[in-house]
Amino acid sequence: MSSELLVGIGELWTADPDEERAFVPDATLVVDDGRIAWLGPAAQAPEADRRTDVEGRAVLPGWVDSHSHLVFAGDRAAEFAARMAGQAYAAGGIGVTTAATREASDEELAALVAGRVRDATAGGTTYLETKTGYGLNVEQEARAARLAAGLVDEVTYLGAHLVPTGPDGQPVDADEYVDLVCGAMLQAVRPYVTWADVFCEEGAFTPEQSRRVLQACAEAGLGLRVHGNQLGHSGGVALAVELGAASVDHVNYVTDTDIEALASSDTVATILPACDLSTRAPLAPGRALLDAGATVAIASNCNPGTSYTSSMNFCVATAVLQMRLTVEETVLAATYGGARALRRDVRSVAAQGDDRTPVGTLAVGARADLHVLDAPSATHLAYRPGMPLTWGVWRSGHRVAGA
Ligand SMILES: N=CN[C@@H](CCC(=O)O)C(=O)O
Ligand SMILES: [Zn+2]
Repeated sequence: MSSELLVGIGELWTADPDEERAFVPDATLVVDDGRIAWLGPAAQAPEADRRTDVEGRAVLPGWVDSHSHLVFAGDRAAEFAARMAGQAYAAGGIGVTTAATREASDEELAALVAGRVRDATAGGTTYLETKTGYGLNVEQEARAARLAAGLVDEVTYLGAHLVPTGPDGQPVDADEYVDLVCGAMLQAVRPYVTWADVFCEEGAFTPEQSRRVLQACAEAGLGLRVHGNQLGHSGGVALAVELGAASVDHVNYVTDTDIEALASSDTVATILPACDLSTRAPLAPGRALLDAGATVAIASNCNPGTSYTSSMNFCVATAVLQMRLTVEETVLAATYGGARALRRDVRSVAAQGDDRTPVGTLAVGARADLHVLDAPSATHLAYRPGMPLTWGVWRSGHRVAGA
């Protein structure tokens, strides 16, 4: 693979957690063999095989979207319309998507997921997690995991998304279903997944059931994540911190104790701005979490029930405009923060001493995942919300979107 020199960068946003300044003006970078080979002042730039002039545009790491549910068929527009007319969101809608997903053939489902991955990439996302959770039986969860494994970067097992209904249309026994999730279903998905998640919430799984699932998955070697405190004070945050989960996501209903627990742990608090708008939930307290010292990630939570968008640009604008994060904090949360939530950030990779290439930060040796904006500054993401600001996207050094 030939090396490429990017010149004419207006602002280079490195999203490096160890650096004070958010961006470097007039920087240049060299991409080689899928990684960042060099970055520094334009005047000292080395030679490269190719040269691309981005003509004053801002360059950021590609977005790291650490929470999505892309393996589904059908939509829930009617449920959304009813919600906009005043109805509350409830977990039960997951069953509607499960029925539609089970109906789809492997080819149909794979094409739907691939299309959603393309959309995300076109919007600047270069590293993407997705979950199972609309299968809810052994065969269908394994199928979802297998299809996702070929299409996204990280796959999460979410068999504990909802207690499914049996042939009589009534929910099956919850504890027996948890046994299945911890047993045969886990064995069936295990070859395709590295993470496990649980929807710890009223109407889904209790903290005790969630603990059982997470412990069984940890014993099987999976990393842990939790959907917690989305609809109420579910106990999901406390459980995630207690079990050392990599992240707890949603965090809409949190106490000061929850915030302190997150701030003094390695568990990332993942906020989902588009979901909060689409469910008319109280916005997750991103400002308070950052002020307390917690690590925050921003993700799309793309799914047909609560957040039917993979637009990280939209999530970033919302976090600034509605949640009162600064642009600098928001860009860091949607890049380094997401990578940290997946333990694929510069610090985690260095600490683990493995040979994986870090993502979410632009530093020498990191994966060359670049998001070039059609604007001179990342501030435009919030200043001009909804505008088509993604100009070009590079993934592992290859241009994957844009002219
Ligand atoms: N909260 C649980 N899971 C999804 C929604 C799933 C659905 O309603 O289909 C979420 O993250 O919001
Ligand atoms: Zn989710």
